[in-house]
Amino acid sequence: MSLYFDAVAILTAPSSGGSFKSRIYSARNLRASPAQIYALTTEAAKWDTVLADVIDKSGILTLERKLSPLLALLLVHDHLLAKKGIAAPATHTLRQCVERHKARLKAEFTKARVRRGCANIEEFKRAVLREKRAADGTSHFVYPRWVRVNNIRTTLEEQLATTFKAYRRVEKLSDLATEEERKPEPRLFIDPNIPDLVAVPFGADFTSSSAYKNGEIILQDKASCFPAYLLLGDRGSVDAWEGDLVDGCAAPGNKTTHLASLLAKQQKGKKKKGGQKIFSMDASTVRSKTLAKMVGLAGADSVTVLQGQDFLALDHEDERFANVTGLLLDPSCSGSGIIGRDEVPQFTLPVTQPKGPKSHGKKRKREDDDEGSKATPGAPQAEPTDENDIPDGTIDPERLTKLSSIQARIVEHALGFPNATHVTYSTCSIHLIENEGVVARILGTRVAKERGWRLLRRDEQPDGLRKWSKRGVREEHPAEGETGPSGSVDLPDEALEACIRSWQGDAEGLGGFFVAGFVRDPALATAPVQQTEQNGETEMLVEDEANAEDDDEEDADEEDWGGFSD
Ligand SMILES: C[S@@+](CC[C@H](N)C(=O)[O-])C[C@H]1O[C@@H](n2cnc3c(N)ncnc32)[C@H](O)[C@@H]1O
Repeated sequence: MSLYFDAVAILTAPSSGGSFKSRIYSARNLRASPAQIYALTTEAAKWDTVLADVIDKSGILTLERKLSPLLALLLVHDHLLAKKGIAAPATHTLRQCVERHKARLKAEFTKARVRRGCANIEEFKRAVLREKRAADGTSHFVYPRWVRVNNIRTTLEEQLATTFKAYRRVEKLSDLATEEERKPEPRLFIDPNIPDLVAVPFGADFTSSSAYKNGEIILQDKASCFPAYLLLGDRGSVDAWEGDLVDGCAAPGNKTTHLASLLAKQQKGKKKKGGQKIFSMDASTVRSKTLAKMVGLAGADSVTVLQGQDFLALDHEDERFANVTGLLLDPSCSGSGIIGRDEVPQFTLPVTQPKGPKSHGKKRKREDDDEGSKATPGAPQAEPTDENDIPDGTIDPERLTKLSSIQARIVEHALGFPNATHVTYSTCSIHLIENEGVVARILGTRVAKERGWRLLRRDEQPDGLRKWSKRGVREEHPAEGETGPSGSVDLPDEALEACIRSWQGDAEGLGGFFVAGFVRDPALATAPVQQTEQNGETEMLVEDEANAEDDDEEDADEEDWGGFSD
């Protein structure tokens, strides 16, 4: 019976950040298995409208004082739909509370199915799903499951012939629909923008496949693949990337492992391997453990994980970074672009109120699992949504301003590495102040001007991203009748064209995301520079090091601001 109490506790606990799955797996004090709780809550959520109706019509809440609406819904779900029924001894009081009414419940459930013209439970499930998507206005959205093929361990061709063997290729993302609607024929879409990325219907589950467990495939949203691809581009063995890389805000490790995969692909067929290193770090020691685990799983031997390392504390003069030419910065942000597919399921509950006090209410203390590791048994990789916090829906302008200051400071620090030539900055926020606003701020800094940093123009971007049409915006205003941040940036059209965006709720199947690339152009440098030979390429060294940053006089307590990473 602990399963149902645990499920109620998880569903009613205040948000502690992270995906729903990771919250269950990192919660302490649960007696049931996390996998069972996750399965029960997500399955019951698919049937909530029907079950609420069945419970109301059967009148059990007015007869059984021990049941709360949510507890009743979960129990009735298992009673009617789980193969083994309610997971409790036949003598358990709560099981009896439900089973006493089995004839009534069954009759109401059958009526609900027949009313929809469905011959069996599978048809019924699909009909309910369609109803729910129509009701919440998401029937025209396609949020697929994005799967990136890891070139260190395998190739796209290999995966198409094995993991995705049973899948039929479709030419349009909208032809995927959801796994529930498409059963038994799985479909697959090969992404035209990001190499080695495929989309499958969202319900598809790879967690028990050997490809997933061996790190051959990585579940990573498409937009999250933009930064590494923007940084390393379409190079091949002839013009492979030269120099080392830094991922400054790396946990749980999706972009780091993507960088490693792209490097590995470029090295294939190259006689003399480059031996480049990727320094990957995260200020959070707990999240760094997930990062290290993901790097190991992906077989990314080129990666050195610096656990608990604050990127801002890296010394530009440290010899380890002397050969760093590219940096990827994906700092903590408001997470306002996250679509929250894996957020706590919202249940439509029975409207009948139970009579009298409930006795099931074992109040559980919510664990403070803010920093809980997401790498738990049964969940070998991070979920795409673990990259950032699930936003709580509130937009605090002061928070956004603080975040954007730290984001700008992090990018500014990246521009100061002596041999850096390429930098990317990304967020999963939709707000101007964290995106184009940070870009405008960066371009105005002393280090950017002295070293000749400019935006990587659209025509210089890798093929797949050049084709991507969603670009930077100049203004942000809340929609009519809504509140939210507003503002504008003073950037020329070419700069906005250089910025890459994605938005929730359109036909692309992505969340809100932003990325911009910076490139160092010696012709634009305003400071006296020394020319030096590095890796056969001419590099610049600015005499005056970048510590004289514009933000020196910033509020000291911003140093401590940790953002919203989970
Ligand atoms: C959006 S998440 C990164 C997601 C990651 N890039 C990925 O693709 O899996 C932001 C991360 O930045 C880390 N972070 C924030 N400020 C940092 C800093 N100054 N130095 C290093 N890491 C930092 C947070 O701990 C958090 O894990």
